[in-house]
Amino acid sequence: MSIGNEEDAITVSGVEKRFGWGVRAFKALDGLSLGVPQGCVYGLLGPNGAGKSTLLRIIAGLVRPDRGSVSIFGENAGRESRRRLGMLIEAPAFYPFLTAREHLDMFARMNESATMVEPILRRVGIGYAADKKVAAFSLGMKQRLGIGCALVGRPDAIVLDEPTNGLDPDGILEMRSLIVDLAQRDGITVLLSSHLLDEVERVCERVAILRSGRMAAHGKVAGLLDGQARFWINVDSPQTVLERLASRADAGDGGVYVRIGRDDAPELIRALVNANIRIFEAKWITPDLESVFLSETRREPQ
Ligand SMILES: Nc1ncnc2c1ncn2[C@@H]1O[C@H](COP(=O)(O)OP(=O)(O)OP(=O)(O)O)[C@@H](O)[C@H]1O
Repeated sequence: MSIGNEEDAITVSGVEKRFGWGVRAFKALDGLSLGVPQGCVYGLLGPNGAGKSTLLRIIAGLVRPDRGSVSIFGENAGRESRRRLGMLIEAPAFYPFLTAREHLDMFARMNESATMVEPILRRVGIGYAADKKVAAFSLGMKQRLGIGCALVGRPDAIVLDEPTNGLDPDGILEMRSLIVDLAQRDGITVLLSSHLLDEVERVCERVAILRSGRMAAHGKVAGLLDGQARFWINVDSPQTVLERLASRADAGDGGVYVRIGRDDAPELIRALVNANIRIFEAKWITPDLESVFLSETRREPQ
């Protein structure tokens, strides 16, 4: 399956990864393919153990896949192409007695980068704490510093594993605006994993839902939600409608849910009115990402 194209910042093609050997071998990723378009905020979702972190580690070059390939801005993933990636993969480990500025200076030296750290400190919103020791930082400040470290090499894309993990609601809000800003203001592509579905729904333009190392669903968030939208009608004689529409309709929530495409709704309403059925209410009910996630991750594997 090929999903990526030339416009992608990151393309993953048929990646497989097993852990362990023989009968105890376990496939964490099972032929996974996806493409992260440039400039997009792309969310990776999936239940525990679905393979999200393994995939991000493979993209970051921390784990080697058994099969398949990764490319970054059209180049095979390697030392050179990964220079265009910033990463916050594991919980960032900082030296408690170094300041934020000293950490960024150290990262810049390690990266052989001449990046000025001052703008980065301001960019991630910890300019006011630049000379504070990290020991005194809150988790949110550490996450911001972690993103600052990822920005040192002036990346075109960043990969963030659970960037809102452990943050309080204010910290989540701040992280959300930082991520959106990085994409919209700086044009940086963001690939992130998260367990917070409403967060992903707000921040990400596209998502991939993984299940047992495979792709369960992917696409634009709006499209995924719309694809599972259901048409609901409240009528005077639901039984007549259920009989008329047979396998296309189910009773629910005091009315009838009908499986039709958006374009077919006017025709359905016309047909029901012509059949002397009185319609009190008719509306499209769009699920939230949580409902899509649950239906895609609970479905029997094909
Ligand atoms: N180094 C490893 N050795 C053995 N098994 C591993 C290793 N890394 C991951 N796994 C297994 O691979 C599977 C996928 O793990 P992974 O951490 O990628 O999932 P995840 O989707 O990130 O889960 P979570 O949401 O819990 O972080 C899990 O069953 C995990 O136990």
